[in-house]
Amino acid sequence: MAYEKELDAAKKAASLAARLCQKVQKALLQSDVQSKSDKSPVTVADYGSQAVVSLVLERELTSEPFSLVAEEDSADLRKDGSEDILQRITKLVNDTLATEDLTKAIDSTLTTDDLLRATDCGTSEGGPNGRHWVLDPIDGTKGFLRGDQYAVALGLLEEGKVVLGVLACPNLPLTSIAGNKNSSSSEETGCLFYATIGSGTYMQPLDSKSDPVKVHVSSVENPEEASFFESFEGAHSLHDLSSSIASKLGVKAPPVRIDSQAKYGALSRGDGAIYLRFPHKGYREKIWDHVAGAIVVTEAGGIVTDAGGKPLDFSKGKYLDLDTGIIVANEKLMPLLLKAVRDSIAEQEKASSSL
Ligand SMILES: Nc1ncnc2c1ncn2[C@@H]1O[C@H](COP(=O)(O)O)[C@@H](OP(=O)(O)O)[C@H]1O
Ligand SMILES: [Mg+2]
Ligand SMILES: [Mg+2]
Ligand SMILES: [Mg+2]
Repeated sequence: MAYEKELDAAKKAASLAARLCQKVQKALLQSDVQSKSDKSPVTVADYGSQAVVSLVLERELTSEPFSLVAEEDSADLRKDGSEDILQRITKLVNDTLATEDLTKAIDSTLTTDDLLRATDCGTSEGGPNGRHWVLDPIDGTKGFLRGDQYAVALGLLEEGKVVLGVLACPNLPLTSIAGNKNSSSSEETGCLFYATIGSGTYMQPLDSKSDPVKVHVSSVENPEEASFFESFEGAHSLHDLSSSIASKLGVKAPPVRIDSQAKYGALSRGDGAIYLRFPHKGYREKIWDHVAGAIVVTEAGGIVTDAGGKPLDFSKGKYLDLDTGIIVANEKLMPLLLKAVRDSIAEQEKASSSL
């Protein structure tokens, strides 16, 4: 199979990073949370996860030139007053790597300088040429802080196209979340979704060696029977617009609101049939929020486009250049969805121009 070595490395990296996140989420302290310059939250686990993935990829794929486009960087960790937090992250990463006996291979225990260096491996800009790993070390940090859904999302771009994606979703139930969104019941949770180009999408439990199962998007053809996913956070997506689209389509079920690319994972196994994402005006989508999720859904038979029906173009660097919004559905529902999206956006524009 193509990309076998890369897939093994990516699964190992994302699973180990997820283990670090689980540990932090269990014992989350307010002092572990900082605010970035754009006011979004970042935790010791975001940094720790990024360092773990970067170190594991570097170790497992020694023969490859290594370029990583990742969400976090070390600027805030280098500021005066950050020494304690940097020590904590370094210990977390060392403890996590030690569980896999990777520390020996990674040249004994990491220092805080090693940690900073590993974090900054992720400063590549991506683009249309060559290979770039794309990482969101915790996607859905707000969900992570609430104790809800989040994902470690790792993808690989080759000449601007996504060829591999892994999503580790520690809080996602192994069985369908349909009608059971952030499930905090005793149900078993922790899913690892993965896909390589042309080979389908698979899911396996995050923390066990049980066999992977091949997954497929929902085959629902009648929108009345479809359910749709959207961001939990109203600040990330226009809930009013999705509600207007859903009612045009005749969707009966209420929206399923969950954080992170866990939505793409859940869609790839048919928990819901549609994903609607319409950021507020002026927001620019970053590639790490969609690379892994997009291939996980497309290899499971789904379609991911912008609101105008164009495929997402991951070759433009860190940002996605797109017409309003991102939508996902199966092949049968997509034409109806595109029409409902077009009509709802036109109505919204008409209403706002008449104000
Ligand atoms: N105003 C905004 N509009 C749309 N997306 C936003 C946003 N502010 C942050 N985001 C992105 O939304 C992601 C979470 O998506 P979701 O709403 O599906 O959980 C965040 O990822 P991080 O949590 O990795 O920062 C962040 O990149
Ligand atoms: Mg963030
Ligand atoms: Mg993200
Ligand atoms: Mg993130």
